[in-house]
Amino acid sequence: MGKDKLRKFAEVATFENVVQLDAGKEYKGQWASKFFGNNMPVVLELACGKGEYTVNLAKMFPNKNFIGVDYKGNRIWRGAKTALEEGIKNVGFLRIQIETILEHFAENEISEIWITFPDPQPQESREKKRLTNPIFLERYKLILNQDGIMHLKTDNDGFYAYTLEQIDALKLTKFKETADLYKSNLVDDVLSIKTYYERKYLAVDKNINYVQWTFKK
Ligand SMILES: C[S@@+](CC[C@H](N)C(=O)[O-])C[C@H]1O[C@@H](n2cnc3c(N)ncnc32)[C@H](O)[C@@H]1O
Repeated sequence: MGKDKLRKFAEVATFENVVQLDAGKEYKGQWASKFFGNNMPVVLELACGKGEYTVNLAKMFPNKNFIGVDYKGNRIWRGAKTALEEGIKNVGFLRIQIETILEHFAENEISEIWITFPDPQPQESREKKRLTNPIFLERYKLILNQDGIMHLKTDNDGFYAYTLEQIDALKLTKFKETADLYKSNLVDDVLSIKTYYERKYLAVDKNINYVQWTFKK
């Protein structure tokens, strides 16, 4: 690991807005009250990387709590540091494997989940790693509350098609969908937030896919 990565890994461990691995389990069912010290809704950004959605949504919606989830501490470092420097209190980061999400969040604890530019894992043998496979969807359904909403933003057309197949197979309700967000009429301040990876794809004119759905029948 490079020096800079090591430094960020060490520093992130000292940040009060970052919780790592098993330490996150003590907040299960109590993220709002115990971690944030309030009773506001909790929104997750999965595969958050540097946490652009987490930080920017937190600024836009001070009446909600936002938790960025990723296992790469050096990436989380960026968003966590910005939140600390700017004094944004409704931001937290959880460094875990998303596979363990049910160990960290209780049933109905979450109001919205964003998945931002997840690794597409195109090989068939890697389907189990895709963050919208049926097993992950079942977990998200459990932790989302009754009116819970899912959002996916991805550059990867194959991953997008795969996700739509899963949504359709489960007969879930889609609220919004577009294979070319910035040419659609869906763009607003929230959907215009751009992540680190998104900027790279936009720089080479890649279309951005977006779908919003619910598990509520
Ligand atoms: C392509 S990056 C996208 C990062 C960020 N959302 C963006 O758009 O800039 C995918 C991220 O997902 C994280 N990731 C992938 N699989 C994961 C898993 N199972 N658990 C936790 N994080 C995961 C990686 O560490 C990486 O930061």
